[in-house]
Amino acid sequence: MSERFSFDLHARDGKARTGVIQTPRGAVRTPAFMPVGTAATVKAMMPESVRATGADILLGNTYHLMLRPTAERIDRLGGLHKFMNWERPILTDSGGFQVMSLAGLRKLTEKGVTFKSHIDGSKHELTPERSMEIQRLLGSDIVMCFDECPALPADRDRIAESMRLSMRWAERSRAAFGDRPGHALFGIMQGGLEQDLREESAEALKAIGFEGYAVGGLAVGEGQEAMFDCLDYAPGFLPEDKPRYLMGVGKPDDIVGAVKRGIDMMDCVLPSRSGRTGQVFTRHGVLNIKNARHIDDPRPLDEACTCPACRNFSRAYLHHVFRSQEIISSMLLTWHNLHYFQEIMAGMREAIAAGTFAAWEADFHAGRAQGDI
Ligand SMILES: Cc1ccc(CCc2c3nc[nH]c3cc3c(=O)[nH]c(N)nc23)cc1
Repeated sequence: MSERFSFDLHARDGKARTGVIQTPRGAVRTPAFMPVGTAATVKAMMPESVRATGADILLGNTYHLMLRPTAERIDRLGGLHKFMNWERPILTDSGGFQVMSLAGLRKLTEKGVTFKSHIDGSKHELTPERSMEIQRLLGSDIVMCFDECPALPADRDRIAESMRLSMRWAERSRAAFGDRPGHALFGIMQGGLEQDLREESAEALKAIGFEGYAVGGLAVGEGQEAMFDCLDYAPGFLPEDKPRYLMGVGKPDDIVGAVKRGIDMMDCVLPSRSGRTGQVFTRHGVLNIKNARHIDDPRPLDEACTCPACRNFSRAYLHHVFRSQEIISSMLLTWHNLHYFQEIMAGMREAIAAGTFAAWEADFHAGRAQGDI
């Protein structure tokens, strides 16, 4: 364990990179996929199971935890790591994104956002300063700047105005974060799909200086083509020697395309949320276990998968427990999906280190082209 936060780049293959983020709570191998543990739990998973899938770090959420059970209560109980029994690194989002997508009656000013809780209607305020305080109380290892992510589609002026507000909030976040060795503050690039605004945002963040940089404002409905067009230039505006985190991405092919374009870290609710709806990701493509065609199928989800769902259960069984709404259905399908997402990350790390990323990517896409799996 290191006492400090650092990022070591081990190899590159084209724009793709592989390395390690060292933190006092453990190392994070990049490219990294970060499971989402919004309310202090990765739904349907024990923490040791999340680790068993290969995860080095998981995500917590300022918005949800400030409302319930509150950051002050988690702090009194020893912090989020102890509270949720996950002693490895935790990254927390700053809360602004969830306020705009979840909270009621929101008011946005230069100071921050006031809103009503979607849980009990109580009034709350989030500012850069309050977000930094909440993330400090939670004890997260990687703290995100308080930003505003504009809903798309939005006109250029709105995007520019929003980005510039987020840059002023990034300044205030940095000032409020203070000097916290071993902890990192990441800036969040905004600017929508406008190349010049993305560059302006990156320049503003670099002038402030952060331990890592996120590409925000994507995975908000723009579609994969527009996202990749933006990722063809946006990561390159960020420092080479610092981690680059693409927020909220994504499906397996989004993840591969993002790593190919220079992204080091990603998060998405997809593997866990879709597991609860019966959607299963495999190397041969996607299937939904609720489909009647699985009712008598003795095969595992994926013959080549080593997760507990694939080692010990048939599709017929998984179909049965999903249809019966048994709790084990969410457990097994979530575990499988997270395991598969981590397998993609491990494959890419290895391929980048070996200089064979292009071949790995071709094999990844070929395997998924099959029909009914
Ligand atoms: C627990 C948790 C859930 C979700 C997130 C990421 C949430 C998220 C986005 N998700 C999709 N697109 C996103 C864009 C942004 C963004 O621009 N800024 C911030 N702060 N978060 C984003 C972080 C933590």
